[in-house]
Amino acid sequence: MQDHKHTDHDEHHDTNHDGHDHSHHGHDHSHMIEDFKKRFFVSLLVTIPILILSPMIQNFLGVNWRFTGDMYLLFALSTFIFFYGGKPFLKGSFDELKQKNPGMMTLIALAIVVAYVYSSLTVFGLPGSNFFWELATLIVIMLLGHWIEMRSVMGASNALEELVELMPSEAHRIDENGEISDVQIKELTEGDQVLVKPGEKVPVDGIIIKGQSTNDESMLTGESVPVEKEIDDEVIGGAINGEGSLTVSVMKTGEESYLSQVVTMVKEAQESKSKTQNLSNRAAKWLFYIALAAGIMTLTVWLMLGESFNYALERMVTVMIIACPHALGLASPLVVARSTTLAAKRGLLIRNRTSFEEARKLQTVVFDKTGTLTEGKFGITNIHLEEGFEEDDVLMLAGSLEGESEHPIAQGIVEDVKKRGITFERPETFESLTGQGLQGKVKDKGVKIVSPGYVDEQQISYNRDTFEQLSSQGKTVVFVIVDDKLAGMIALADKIRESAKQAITDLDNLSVQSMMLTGDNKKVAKWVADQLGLDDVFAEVLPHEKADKIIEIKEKGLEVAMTGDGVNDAPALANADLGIAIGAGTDVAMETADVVLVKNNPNDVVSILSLSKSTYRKMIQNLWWATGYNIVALPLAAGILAPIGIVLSPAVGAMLMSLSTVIVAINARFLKA
Ligand SMILES: Nc1ncnc2c1ncn2[C@@H]1O[C@H](COP(=O)(O)OP(=O)(O)OP(=O)(O)O)[C@@H](O)[C@H]1O
Ligand SMILES: [Cu+]
Repeated sequence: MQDHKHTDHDEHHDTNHDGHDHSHHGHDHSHMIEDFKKRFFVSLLVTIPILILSPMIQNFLGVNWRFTGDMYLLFALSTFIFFYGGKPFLKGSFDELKQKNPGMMTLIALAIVVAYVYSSLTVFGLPGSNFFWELATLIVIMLLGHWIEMRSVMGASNALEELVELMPSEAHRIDENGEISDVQIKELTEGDQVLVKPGEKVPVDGIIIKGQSTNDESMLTGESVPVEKEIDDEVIGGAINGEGSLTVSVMKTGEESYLSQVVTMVKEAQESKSKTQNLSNRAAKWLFYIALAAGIMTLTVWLMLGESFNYALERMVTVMIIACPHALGLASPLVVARSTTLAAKRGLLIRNRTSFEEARKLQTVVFDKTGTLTEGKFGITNIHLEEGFEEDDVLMLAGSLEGESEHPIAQGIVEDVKKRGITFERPETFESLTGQGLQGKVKDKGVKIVSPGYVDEQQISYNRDTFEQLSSQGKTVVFVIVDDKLAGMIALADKIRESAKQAITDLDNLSVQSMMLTGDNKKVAKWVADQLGLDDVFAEVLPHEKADKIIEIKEKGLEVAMTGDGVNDAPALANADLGIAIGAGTDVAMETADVVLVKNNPNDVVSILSLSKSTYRKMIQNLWWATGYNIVALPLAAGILAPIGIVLSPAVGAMLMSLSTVIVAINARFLKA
């Protein structure tokens, strides 16, 4: 576990600096921070004699402490600072150039190399005066800036580490003879039994086999109230156990555990670069060339205006330092890191950043009915039989056949028939009629359980009044056909999710339309739509037509999200601008979706929308902070206000650069869900 954590940390860190090529950040974060800190203090110490030795400073103080060979001592001390304090920047620039990707490190390196080489040459005979003291203060400030900046960056991005920290490392294993021993999580295997004491962190994903309690899963799913847990309920590793003691049978540990998968997903999402991010990366790259050009131009212009080479060079160095596209490179990655983790903690797993960021533009949200707007838990309410059929016989045949199906309707029928104490037969054959039902052979009888649509298609006659009456009450009706003769209809009721109503009201307030897409009958669909106040309904849609419907809506020029849970929703999820899978659904749905909702709560669609909006707002804000700073600071550094006496020294430039980065980091931290 410990090792695992360590690598997480590294990878995560690199991720945040994608495109920024902060090569000097490539190692362990806290180690780097320590390194900058040490280099800062040592350089600061060496800067003091440099200041004292500098003729310019002595001049300024009105003293004369010159002695023979003092310039050589100054040169020696400055050389030390240049190599020791400047090393992270020189090395960083070397890495950037090796990757043919010059950026901020190259700019800084260029600036200090120019300052150092020029000053050294003056010591050895070149006419002009050195500015070693400025080189030294520049390096000191730069080290300080990067040190502070790394700390704030870490603050903004370590939300993922917070998730990783939730991972438990030890468990109390109950051995076969009933003895309890404390073991590392990685020693556990599926089927092991562990004890979770009150107030402890649940160590693994598993099923409760003894005891009852409540679990606080808020850090994992965002569920704010503790969840009641009893025998046969599942627990999630990382949740906090309440007042009861639990015996849990281990299902998943390590990489396979829920928390581990969330962490992986968050990491992947943070790595997947969105358009906004690419934009700022490209801008940062351009800024390198702009800075270089501005630097050279500054030098030329001041020389042409008759200023000394000294003065002109100093201006050029300041320009290059200030133009360092530091803040710009961090502006959006920091927000991304923050929002992805924030989302994960509330049970919104973002798998595709680009779609997530585009979600702010959504105009329409399409919901699948069964399992999304409703709970997908059917119960039989009415059975209407045709002449000559016995209820128990029909239910036996229906239950036996449905035993082979995964459909929520099937599960409802099987469960209710079982409750009546009827025993099933294994069907001899079985075949599903996609989106219409299924057929097979049970006890030598040909049995079909099908939708009203199928019955109409086959022109089989049935009692329309009963059917209309049941379906207008929102009940889903299926028909049982035995040996090509209609045996009867079974009506099933599903519950509408309370949260669905809230979701649709909230979406309406945001001027987003809600629509429903279902394979179920039109009457049932209408009933559900009326209950929820939906804007539009598409019923009796066959699975392959679901995607077509989404495309149709898109063609009208609407930004559309699709929310669903089933295998048959997957193509629609893939085609929508934003595919949202409801967590308890199938793996296929989750894999095609852009966002997964862990809590099965349609209201989380609204959360996605608002988080997407606030994330985007933060990004734009940060980009403005970062570029705005450059727009103001560059001309200042070039010396545009020199005529009225305002000139920035390279060190002040370095301070401003760090300040803008710190602002951007702090701003990202203030992102709220
Ligand atoms: N296993 C099954 N048993 C009985 N009827 C079924 C079964 N599978 C499908 N059907 C019939 O086919 C219809 C369409 O099924 P489909 O799975 O496409 O959509 P759905 O689950 O009803 O709704 P939604 O699209 O909202 O999830 C059902 O309403 C039902 O009438
Ligand atoms: Cu920088």
